[in-house]
Amino acid sequence: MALQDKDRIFTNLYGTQHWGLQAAQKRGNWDRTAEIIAKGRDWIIEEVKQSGLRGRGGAGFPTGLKWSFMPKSNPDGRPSYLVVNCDESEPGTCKDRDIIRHDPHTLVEGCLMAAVAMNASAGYIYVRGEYYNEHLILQAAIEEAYAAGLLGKNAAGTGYDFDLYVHRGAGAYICGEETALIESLEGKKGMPRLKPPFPAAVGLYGCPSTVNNVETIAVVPEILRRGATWFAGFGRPKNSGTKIFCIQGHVNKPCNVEEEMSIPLRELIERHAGGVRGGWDNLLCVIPGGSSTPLLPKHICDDVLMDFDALREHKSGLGTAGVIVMDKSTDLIRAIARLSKFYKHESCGQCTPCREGMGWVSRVMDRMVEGRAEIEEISVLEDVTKRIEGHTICALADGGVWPVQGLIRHYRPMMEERIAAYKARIAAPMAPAAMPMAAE
Ligand SMILES: NC(=O)c1ccc[n+]([C@@H]2O[C@H](COP(=O)([O-])OP(=O)(O)OC[C@H]3O[C@@H](n4cnc5c(N)ncnc54)[C@H](O)[C@@H]3O)[C@@H](O)[C@H]2O)c1
Ligand SMILES: Cc1cc2nc3c(=O)[nH]c(=O)nc-3n(C[C@H](O)[C@H](O)[C@H](O)COP(=O)(O)O)c2cc1C
Ligand code: SF4
Repeated sequence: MALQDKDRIFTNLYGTQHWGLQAAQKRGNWDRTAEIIAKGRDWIIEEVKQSGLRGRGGAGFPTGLKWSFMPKSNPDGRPSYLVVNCDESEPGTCKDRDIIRHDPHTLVEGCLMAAVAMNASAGYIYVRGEYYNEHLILQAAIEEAYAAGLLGKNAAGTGYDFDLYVHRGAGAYICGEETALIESLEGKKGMPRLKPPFPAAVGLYGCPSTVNNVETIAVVPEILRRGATWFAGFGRPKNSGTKIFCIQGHVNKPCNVEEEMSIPLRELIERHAGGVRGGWDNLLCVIPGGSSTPLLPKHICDDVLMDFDALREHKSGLGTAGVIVMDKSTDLIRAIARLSKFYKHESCGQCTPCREGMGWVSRVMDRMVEGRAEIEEISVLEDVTKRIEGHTICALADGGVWPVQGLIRHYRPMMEERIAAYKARIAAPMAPAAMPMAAE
């Protein structure tokens, strides 16, 4: 059964109503905020833990657990910070954009509640540079909240002081990685740090910090208002809640939609995106969780569920829930080669396996597109991706090689055929019409 309207958290995802404070309050935002916050930090963290909420930025780390790593007090004088990741740049993903564009108060209220839970005196929302219009709306929503006494001193009448700032990125994919984001916020080049230490120990300006995705924070007020059990009632155990899916590619009606976690992929596409162009049988494969996640061929898509654990069982992942649908007209090798180029381009260059490896992978993939390779090179390519995976400072390189691994895992025969066809073409005698004219 599809998620019912009464259970939607993002009731203005399509911008049918105004994003501003008055309209947001009519939709239920900022309702009983002080009463909820009065229940205290431990209650908030426990409730978020019980809800089963896992990070919506891609990695799916349990949110309540992450908040519990933050110090309860700051005896050494270091303040704690909340950092919200709105750098959203994963190809196939545009959900955070729509939250700040149409429903920014879900995020602003969530920031206050999260800040109380982690004892943060200030929050920074790092917005992807390309989201120019959206950052203006978010900034205006924050200003409205200040004017209404919902932020700043004694925010929302809670007795808690909390300031919230917007910071714009400058167009680098890597700045979405949480430690690169922190570096960039500090005014430095966006280059990832080694973890551990995790940000809760050493984060922004060396202070305890937690970085969370926009959607993760924006769902918190509704969880606290309606209760952990309500949220945990959607989806499968350990994969609970509602989730925004971004469905695009070869579908009849691309869209963003909030649905129940663990919905079957086929139902998601057919119910909300008008089905695959040319019908379900015209499906070739789907990238289920943004460009970093390995593709799934049609026979897996037939009945796979859209959640963290189900997709992991198939050696892929829910990631950002950016669902990229490809029908049989797709040159799949070319599509994956394009992704390799993207990751090569976005590498920050710190780690040799990523800097050099992704360049090598991208060049080999370009040859694979033409079939200008030896069949044995497919195994060499696979081997190199495995040597890159897990051997770098951050997960950009993993995300760069996983699509290639998925291609080889499921479509090796397609790559072999492409190579064989190329060899046949260059071995064939030239047709008379194509022969150079003999000198007269
Ligand atoms: N939203 C986007 O636009 C976008 C873009 C690229 C990649 N991604 C996603 O990013 C994901 C990878 O993110 P990552 O490298 O941050 O993953 P990660 O597993 O290193 O961390 C996930 C979160 O959990 C925390 N964490 C993990 N282990 C911890 C521990 N032992 N103690 C304390 N905190 C801990 C981290 O600090 C982080 O906040 C990929 O799965 C991909 O889907 C998203
Ligand atoms: C290369 C790279 C880019 C990332 N970009 C984003 C991003 O744009 N937005 C995001 O929320 N998380 C992004 N992440 C994941 C963050 O590092 C981090 O896991 C996330 O912000 C934590 O929030 P969550 O627990 O609420 O998901 C990225 C990770 C990597 C490796
Ligand atoms: S894996 Fe790539 S992007 Fe990440 S730190 Fe290393 S070089 Fe930079």
